[in-house]
Amino acid sequence: MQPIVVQHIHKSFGSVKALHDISFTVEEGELFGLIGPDGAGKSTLFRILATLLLADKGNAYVNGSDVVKDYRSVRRHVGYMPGRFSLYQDLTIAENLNFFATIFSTSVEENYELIRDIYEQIAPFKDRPAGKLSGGMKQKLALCCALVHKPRVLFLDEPTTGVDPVSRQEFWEMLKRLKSKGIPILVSTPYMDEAMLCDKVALIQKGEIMQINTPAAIVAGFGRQVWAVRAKNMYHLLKDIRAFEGTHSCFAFGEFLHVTLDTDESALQKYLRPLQHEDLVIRPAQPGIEDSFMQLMLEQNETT
Ligand SMILES: Nc1ncnc2c1ncn2[C@@H]1O[C@H](COP(=O)(O)OP(=O)(O)OP(=O)(O)O)[C@@H](O)[C@H]1O
Repeated sequence: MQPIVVQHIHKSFGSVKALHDISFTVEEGELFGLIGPDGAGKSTLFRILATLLLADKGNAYVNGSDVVKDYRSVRRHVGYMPGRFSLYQDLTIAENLNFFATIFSTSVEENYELIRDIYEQIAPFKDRPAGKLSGGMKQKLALCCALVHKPRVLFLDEPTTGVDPVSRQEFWEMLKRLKSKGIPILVSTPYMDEAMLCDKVALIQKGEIMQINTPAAIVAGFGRQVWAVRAKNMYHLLKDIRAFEGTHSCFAFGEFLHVTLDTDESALQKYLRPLQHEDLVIRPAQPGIEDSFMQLMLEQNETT
């Protein structure tokens, strides 16, 4: 049985099409990423899968149960960490955890094995109110709360947004360990580097899936040469390159611009020369998943 099956889901809020014809499946033990910027529709999809919102059209099954007809069964078997942490700020770590265990008619002791690795990191602060924890600790507590009833499927909506880089890295290590215990995980993130840590990803933008594949296959399918370009005044460089008629795409990527061309690189050199950019560097770069995302976005914008 495929633990998550999504078939042709549509959802609008008034004139806003939050989700348009979304379909994908998550396999047993898979870490599946929904990758997209703010407003792409990720949280709306989680709410539908977690039975908190009805789709306008389409079907979804979690652990074999229909999210509408069998919503009680779905709720029992899903661990859901919503975008904004759903912790009770005035309750301590221990009280939050006990509360979530109790509403699922279980106890922390009964399922301690599953959360032990994560809980031990926050246990020294167990009497501290959740509202007084750092972002990274809140995130660990929220994950423990989502796991405390031993769910069969885990939904994590932007679990690392607003969390420091070290905690982000630790969090993905924890996800890898949970995955190795056989729990399928659907996780969303706006961070492209995190996409590379998933088994499979759906790139989502404006409520539509632009591509689904393994991160490696998405990168390998990027069919253009990427040029990394830098100069002293990056703002003017960006403007100039975007104004060049041979430019296919140009966006900021760390301390460089990533540029793809409809012409060869020497034409870009020739165009830039009279513009006298100081410290100009143009060199070939390996495409990454961010390049694929930008490319797909460009194509989507051209067709809408
Ligand atoms: N209850 C609602 N009423 C009206 N519009 C909504 C509602 N919920 C979501 N939307 C709109 O639907 C679109 C998708 O929102 P959604 O929250 O699912 O995106 P997201 O990818 O999770 O991004 P974010 O991280 O910003 O929440 C957005 O345009 C949003 O404004």
